[in-house]
Amino acid sequence: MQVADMAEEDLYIVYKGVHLIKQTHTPESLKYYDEFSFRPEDILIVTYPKSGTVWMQEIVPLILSQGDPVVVDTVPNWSRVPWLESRAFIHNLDQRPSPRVFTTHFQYNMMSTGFLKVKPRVIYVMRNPKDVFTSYSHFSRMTSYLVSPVTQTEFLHKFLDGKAIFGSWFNHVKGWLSAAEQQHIMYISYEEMILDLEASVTRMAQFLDTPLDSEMIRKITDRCVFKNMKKNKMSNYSLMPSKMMDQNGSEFLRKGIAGDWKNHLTAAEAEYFDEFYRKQMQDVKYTFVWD
Ligand SMILES: Nc1ncnc2c1ncn2[C@@H]1O[C@H](COP(=O)(O)OS(=O)(=O)O)[C@@H](OP(=O)(O)O)[C@H]1O
Repeated sequence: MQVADMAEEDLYIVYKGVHLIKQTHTPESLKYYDEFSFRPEDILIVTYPKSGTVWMQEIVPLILSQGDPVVVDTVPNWSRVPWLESRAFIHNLDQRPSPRVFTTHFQYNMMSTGFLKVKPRVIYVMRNPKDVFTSYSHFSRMTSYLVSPVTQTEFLHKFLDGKAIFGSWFNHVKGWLSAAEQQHIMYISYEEMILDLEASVTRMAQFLDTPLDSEMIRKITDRCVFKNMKKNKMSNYSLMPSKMMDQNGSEFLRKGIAGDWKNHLTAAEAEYFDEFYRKQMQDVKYTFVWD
């Protein structure tokens, strides 16, 4: 059977109410995450998919290494900053020195009791959901482990209704925003990073208690701008077998801009999206850059 023909139930499982990829979120992986021993010095990058995860997997290690590029030039992003929910047990994480850096796409209400108790540092990255949707649509078509959208409208409903993998963008963002009081979280958006990457790196370095001089900040920023980062084979997924991720039609580091939804959604779809967004987010006090 061709992957394109595979049904959702062949590719996805439902875990704590959200769809996850069957191939990578095995029962063993999920148990490992649930029982994972966090350290207070750990750093967790949390994102809804397509919100800037890979970008952060480049920036945070460079901050911690004070701009030394060896780690980002030699270690693929998925092992440099592993996803805790996705076969992380292969990386011997308990052998890593602190501060360890991990990634997760999990919603706040999916986090383990160990996480809630230890309170490691979290950088939560948000992105305009219309751009998330746009990036996600392209990504779903290039990967063999995601259900390819049949039509854009069908995928739009799936996305808004929380049926895409990792669930509802709205629940994700609202859940993590609600954790501000209980956890040690820095909030940042993809759009802020696009607007002023140098200021964003500076803010992250301060949050991570890693003082960097302006020359180091400039060096890190320069490495992490889209056109430069795109060339790093340890970060652009060119090492991933093409039968899993086919980058011929659309690359993983695709456009790297804010507002590409304008080229993707029809006026009617954008209007429907905005109305849905208004209803879902009406009680949220946070000021988003895209608003
Ligand atoms: N350096 C840099 N600058 C600007 N934009 C960047 C950068 N690195 C990654 N990206 C863009 O982030 C989008 C991918 O998001 P994620 O890394 O979260 O994807 S994933 O969830 O890990 O699959 C995807 O967005 P789109 O281009 O809109 O598809 C990437 O291009």
